[in-house]
Amino acid sequence: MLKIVLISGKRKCGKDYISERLQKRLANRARIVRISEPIKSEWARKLQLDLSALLSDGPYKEQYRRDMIVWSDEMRTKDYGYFCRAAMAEAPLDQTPYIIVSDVRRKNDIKWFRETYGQDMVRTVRLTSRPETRQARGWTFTEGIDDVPSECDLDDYDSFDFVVPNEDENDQGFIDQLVDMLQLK
Ligand SMILES: Nc1ncnc2c1ncn2[C@@H]1O[C@H](COP(=O)(O)OP(=O)(O)OP(=O)(O)O)[C@@H](O)[C@H]1O
Repeated sequence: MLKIVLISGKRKCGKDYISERLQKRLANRARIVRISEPIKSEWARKLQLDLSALLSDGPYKEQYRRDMIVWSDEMRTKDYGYFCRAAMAEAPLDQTPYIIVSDVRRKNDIKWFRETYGQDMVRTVRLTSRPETRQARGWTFTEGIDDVPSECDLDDYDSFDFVVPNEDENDQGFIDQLVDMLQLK
């Protein structure tokens, strides 16, 4: 049965890392979807920016990031599923049985997926890492990034299906356990 795994976690908790390892383990049965992709591509198109520059860490990124957040918040106020829907439009459900959404940031993202696909199809995973671990991976607290809704909205969410600590180098057994736990068989 088709399953959609929603991965969330604070910055540098390993959302991309775990999503990619899961995807690799599931090979052509899984696909990674990022809600941030349509946000960035639509914003770039709107401003006729160079998308690759926007996605990289170059000067464009900081310059336009704040404006992009304001615009995307406005879009979400009008339609909270707007970017989730756009991201999923790129992942035809008949092509892969498992979808891993690697950057879930808001309660409304989870709400949209649950409403759209039903409780049975959706699994939510919250990755956690200690601040020291995140720092060792390159995180430093940054005002305007770490204290805004895109980073904090899920801090008080208490209905994750699974809360998974991601502290250390994890071996293949860890990923196999995740696959079992999520029943991605
Ligand atoms: N269990 C782990 N073992 C080894 N390295 C890890 C582990 N988890 C994450 N990392 C490394 O930590 C760094 C941050 O991880 P990643 O980019 O996946 O975090 P993220 O939650 O997606 O961050 P952001 O929200 O900033 O995009 C990466 O270099 C990644 O390879």
